[in-house]
Amino acid sequence: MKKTKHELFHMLTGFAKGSKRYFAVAVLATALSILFSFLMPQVVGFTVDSVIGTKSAALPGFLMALFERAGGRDYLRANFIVCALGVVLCACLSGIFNYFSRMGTARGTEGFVKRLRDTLFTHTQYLPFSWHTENQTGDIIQRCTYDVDTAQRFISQQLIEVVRTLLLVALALGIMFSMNVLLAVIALCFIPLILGYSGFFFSRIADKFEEADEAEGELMIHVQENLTGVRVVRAFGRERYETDRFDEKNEAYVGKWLTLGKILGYFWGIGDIVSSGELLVMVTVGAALAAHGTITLGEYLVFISYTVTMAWPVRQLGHIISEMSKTGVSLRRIKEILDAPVEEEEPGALEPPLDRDIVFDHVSFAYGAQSVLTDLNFTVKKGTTFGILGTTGSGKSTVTYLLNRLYDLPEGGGSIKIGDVDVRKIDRHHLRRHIGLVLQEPFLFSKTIFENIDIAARRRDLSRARGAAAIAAVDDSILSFSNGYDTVVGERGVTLSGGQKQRIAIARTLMLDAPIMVFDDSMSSLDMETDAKIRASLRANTGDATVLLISHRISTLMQADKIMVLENGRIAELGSHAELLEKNGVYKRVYDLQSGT
Ligand SMILES: Nc1ncnc2c1ncn2[C@@H]1O[C@H](COP(=O)(O)OP(=O)(O)OP(=O)(O)O)[C@@H](O)[C@H]1O
Repeated sequence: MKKTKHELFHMLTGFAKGSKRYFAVAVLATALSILFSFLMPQVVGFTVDSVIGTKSAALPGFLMALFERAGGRDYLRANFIVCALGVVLCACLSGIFNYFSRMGTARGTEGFVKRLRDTLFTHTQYLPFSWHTENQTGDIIQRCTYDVDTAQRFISQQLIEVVRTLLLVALALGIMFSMNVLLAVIALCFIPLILGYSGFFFSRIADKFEEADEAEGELMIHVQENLTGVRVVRAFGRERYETDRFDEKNEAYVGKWLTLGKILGYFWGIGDIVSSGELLVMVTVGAALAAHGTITLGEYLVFISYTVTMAWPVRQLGHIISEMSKTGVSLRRIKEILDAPVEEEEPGALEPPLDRDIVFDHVSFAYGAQSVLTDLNFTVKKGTTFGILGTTGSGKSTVTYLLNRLYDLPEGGGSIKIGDVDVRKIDRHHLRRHIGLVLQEPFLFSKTIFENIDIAARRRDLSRARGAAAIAAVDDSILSFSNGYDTVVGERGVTLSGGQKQRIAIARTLMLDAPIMVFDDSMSSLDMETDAKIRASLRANTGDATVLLISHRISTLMQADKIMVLENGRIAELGSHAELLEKNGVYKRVYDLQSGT
């Protein structure tokens, strides 16, 4: 959905609100810094006209009194250092206020960015699972990092630079008009010319910047893929091929920047000529006016100084304005995340006990237009083990997603009840806290093994963690690492095998002591013997829990109280291992295939 500029501005000011006072300090300090920097040429002008020259001094009241008391022109003529010190004092004050301006901006921006990042991260934590599957992780990360950085740059550099330039131009022109209208008008005429030239130029080459960014992105993706897929690269001896491809992309990237460099060279070159044109006119007209005595020599110097001071910021302003379109894109991408609706708890959501029968009643479900489950009817008796067997893509995982409300059943899609309560009426957190789920692809965080096991239950109890790990047949493996349970998992820690990861994930779920436990193909990486060992200890230790066991392997499921065979989202067969063998259908065929009979 397109976001209007007003909405984006509203979002920006919303996050900036908490930093108002810092930004106010920044603006005030910027104005004072400019003011003192503009006083420097005035001091020089005064020195030329009223100290070296003979023009009578025209100073503000208190300075005039100071000037008289110090001995007037004669004193300053004998002590030119005082005039020089005046210039230095203005420069110092300008520098000090510049420091406060930068500090205010930095503080304000950091607060703004922190609030933005916190809100974005928290928001993504509460977005529905479906949102995460529909959006690419890389894209979400880019929005939360690169786009946030762009917003940060906008506030910390561009916005303050715009304010600074506007203040600077307004003050310079104000002073110039009070001194000589003709010269002020000439300076004023050049501003839209320089600004327009710069803005037009940068908006025309925006796509070149985008191409260079894309080329850089491709280079990064290539590097990232090669680093994460280093095993495949080595195993298939693709080093040479990958190096050549990298070289091609690198060359393309360098080529884009060379083209950009050339175009930018033209821009700065022509920009210099336009700026010198302004200076040429100002110097000529100013000199003529000074020669005719319309302005003094000091005033002439002041005009030239202000013209030079204004030239660079005005040129930059054109660049900044064209850059702002990039910021608009980033803000829009951030807002799209923030506008995505989070999983809201319905008022009056229930928190019933979940150690009850689970009933799937005419359940049908589709992902968009793709129908996945059709008219599923089955009951899982409390405290029993229920096996689900099915080919890849038959909808086994979807059954578990619906049970713990990662996806909600639509109206007319039947119902899932736990002890007579529709899961859609149960508080999501309550439901997920009491359904221990071990996913097909276990994910471990870059933390210690103990923290990974304890992450869901948060019992802070090593002996409980060891007990769970023992049931999952991984305690011995963990102790064999030099740091035992304190071993860090992941890129900077130990590399675990697929089976070790699965067993640690099982231990993590066991720590929950949940009344319902779901093992979604979570023993697929284990050898038959370890699989059997874990199932036996699970049977002995899961007490009254209701267990849903999903697998492609009949040996994993055969001891379940009931087994459901799914085929293309429909129930093909349902019964105990013995009953299903008796039926001599799909289950029996798979059994024969897997047992090699
Ligand atoms: N989030 C999703 N969005 C769209 N389609 C999906 C989504 N998740 C799964 N599917 C599709 O739904 C079908 C069933 O997927 P599901 O993961 O439930 O099957 P499965 O039986 O668990 O398969 P496997 O044994 O390979 O894990 C598949 O065709 C899959 O492509």
